[in-house]
Amino acid sequence: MSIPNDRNAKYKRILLKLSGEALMGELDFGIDPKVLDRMALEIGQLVGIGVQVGLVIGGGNLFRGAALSAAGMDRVTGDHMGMLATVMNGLAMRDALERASIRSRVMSAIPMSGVVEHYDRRTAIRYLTSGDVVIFSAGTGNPFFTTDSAACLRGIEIDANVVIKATKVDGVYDCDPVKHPNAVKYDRLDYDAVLDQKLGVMDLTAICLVRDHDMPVRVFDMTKPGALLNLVMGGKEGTLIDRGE
Ligand SMILES: Nc1ncnc2c1ncn2[C@@H]1O[C@H](COP(=O)(O)OP(=O)(O)OP(=O)(O)O)[C@@H](O)[C@H]1O
Ligand SMILES: O=c1ccn([C@@H]2O[C@H](COP(=O)(O)O)[C@@H](O)[C@H]2O)c(=O)[nH]1
Repeated sequence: MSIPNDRNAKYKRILLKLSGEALMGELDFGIDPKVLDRMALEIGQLVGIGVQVGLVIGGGNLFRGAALSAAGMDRVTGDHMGMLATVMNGLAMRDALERASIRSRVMSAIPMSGVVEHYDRRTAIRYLTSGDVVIFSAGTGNPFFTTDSAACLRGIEIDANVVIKATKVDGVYDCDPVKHPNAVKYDRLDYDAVLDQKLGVMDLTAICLVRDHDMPVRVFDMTKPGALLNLVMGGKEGTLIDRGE
């Protein structure tokens, strides 16, 4: 059964990428249940108006391969730990969604029988079409990538209308706004400008992928209540990255 899409929603199907680090809230490590519950409710609002939601959650609140490698661990082992961290975040998000009565599925790029389903594109699209939120976990399944690349890859595969990156800053700036308080925010950028200026809000592999497949990306502040719904209704939250005019 397919669900009706609200006439006023700008997008029918989205790929939402949530920063793992932002899930920590005020904590130093792990998941703040309050952040998780708030995100679950905001996602539920989208499902309620008939928007199909695919989710990719980062793992930076638990493990990142590059940081583990800098501390002396083998990089590939560290990346495997990072990907497993995204499965843990996915399970926590499914739990929060289900507590809010929002149907959801976790699929993993790495087979994990008995815990989550193995990723299969056609099955994922069937779930989305029937209104289930699909959480794509374990990144791309390969080391040396990030969940930004996984989000763009899955967004392209499921034929999403847009990849939405929910993060701790309210858009893309000319330099990192956390380190440079005078950084200037862009409302809109084309792919090549992000690549040429090496703007660090998303890794460059991910930007190349969306550029090659003409997939628009919107970066917005996930700590701003109501911003996600506003954006999906066509509001101008954050920064739009696309092929330009
Ligand atoms: N030019 C820029 N514009 C905006 N943010 C930037 C820029 N350069 C670097 N950043 C930084 O990028 C960060 C966004 O990435 P985010 O924290 O979402 O990380 P991630 O690695 O994608 O997610 P995760 O926490 O899941 O690993 C911002 O917090 C910001 O400090
Ligand atoms: O395709 C992928 C995606 C992720 N990883 C590893 O997981 C961590 C966490 O992801 P973030 O995007 O940094 O939140 C990442 O640092 C990698 O170590 C991966 O190997 N492959």
